Amino acid sequence: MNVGALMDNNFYLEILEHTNIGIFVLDGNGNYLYVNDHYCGLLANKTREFYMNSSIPKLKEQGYFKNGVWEQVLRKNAPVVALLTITDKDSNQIHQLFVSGAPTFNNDGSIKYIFFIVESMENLNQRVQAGILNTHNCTDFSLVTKAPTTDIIAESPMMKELLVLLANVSKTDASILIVGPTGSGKEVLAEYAHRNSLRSKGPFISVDCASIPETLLESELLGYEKGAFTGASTQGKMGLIESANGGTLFLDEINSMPLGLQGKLLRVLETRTVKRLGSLNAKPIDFRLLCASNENLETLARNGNFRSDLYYRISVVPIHIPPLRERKEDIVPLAFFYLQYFCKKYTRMKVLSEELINTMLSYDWPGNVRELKNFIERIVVTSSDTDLQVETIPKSFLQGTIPDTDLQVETVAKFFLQGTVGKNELEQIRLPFSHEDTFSHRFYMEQCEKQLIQHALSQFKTPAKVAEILKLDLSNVYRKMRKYNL
Ligand SMILES: Nc1ncnc2c1ncn2[C@@H]1O[C@H](COP(=O)(O)OP(=O)(O)OP(=O)(O)O)[C@@H](O)[C@H]1O
Repeated sequence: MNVGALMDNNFYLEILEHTNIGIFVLDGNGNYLYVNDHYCGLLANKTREFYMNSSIPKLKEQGYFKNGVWEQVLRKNAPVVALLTITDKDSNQIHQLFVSGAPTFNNDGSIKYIFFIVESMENLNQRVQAGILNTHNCTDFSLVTKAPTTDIIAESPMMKELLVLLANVSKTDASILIVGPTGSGKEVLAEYAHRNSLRSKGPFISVDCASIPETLLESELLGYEKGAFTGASTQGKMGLIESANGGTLFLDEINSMPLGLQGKLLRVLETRTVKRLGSLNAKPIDFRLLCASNENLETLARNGNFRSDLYYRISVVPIHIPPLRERKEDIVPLAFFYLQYFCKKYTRMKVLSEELINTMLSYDWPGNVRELKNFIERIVVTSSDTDLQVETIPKSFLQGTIPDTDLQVETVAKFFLQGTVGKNELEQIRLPFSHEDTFSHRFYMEQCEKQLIQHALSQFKTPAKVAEILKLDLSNVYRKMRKYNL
């Protein structure tokens, strides 16, 4: 190495400008003397001039942050490290930045310069994660260094293809039917279709047909005139279909819509008008319909549980989202995405160990992306370790790995549903009391309920039959299926 080159200022400048850590230098009064390129990119749309014409006191005055590191360095006359929360006034985004400031001194002991390095929490998390995986030669996970640019993670070829198809058909007004198991991202895709449509500036009205009691669904969708029925508001009410005028109406779990209401929906679609309950006037309405179902509507239609004319009307473009276990390439990117998301939300610093990643890859994820997201949130919140290893995570955190409790409650469920377990056997059940943090009366009862519904579903096949056998409302069965990722 040429020693002369090392002394050249351009050489140092080039290093400072090409590092992917924010660097800046202040004088003792908090005026900026230097900012590197990476630092300018930490907050949205900030140029070098923005900082060079400003100072820490000015930025504080403008409300960018309250307590900076600069004052602490002045006070202590020594290096300081802090995690700062900065509100970017212009983009309204909150950033968490690790800031280290170190002073240099004049001969008289006064501060000459303060040299800062700044790194965003996400960046730091990603670097540590990449480092850990690299140590274990996990070179496959190259995605760890890639910041997610959208809130839809789709790395598997299947999901990528699906997004391309959806983006194309979204530009038309064709009805799209999204079919996929619970928690696989049907609503996420519906929002994506709306964002990519010509109606993106209009409203996106999402209605979960399973969570609104059957008796209310009709008046919620169609709206009503004052005094239309006992208990109706005296003002009357605009229906959700009307609220979607100019935009998109997303009917989630349309499979749980009662047959009578299906007929009324078909009429709205065919006449492009909506008639509030108790009104004689049909109002013209202009909306695009997206529907989702976690059951095969064609089969339901064949068995007379769904109107086939409505099925053909709403499924001009059918989209099938595969379960997460059939698109394993999405598991790691989703896990990293949500790890960053929850680390930021809870101000934590966590990385996934290689072993935990392998466990996640071999797990079935019956609750799909929702289960994975909940799993990551739980481990971020509850684990005290930085490096998340399998053995530090309670077994119950991955659904399928609590054989003891599952076995016991499975026996109870079988007893009630099939009578295949003798009374003696039932009495001999040793309840799996445990001191684990996650174990409680509520946890155990939920496991029982889950097993009961799961067994009933495998025995009686349709949610409607399960509702009948267990004497529950159908919407309640759907709610529980969602809750337990069944
Ligand atoms: N590709 C994805 N990228 C990022 N997050 C996702 C993705 N798919 C799903 N999620 C997240 O998983 C959760 C469940 O997704 P969503 O509600 O869209 O599933 P769903 O199939 O509509 O579920 P349900 O059958 O219960 O209605 C949401 O929190 C969503 O943000």
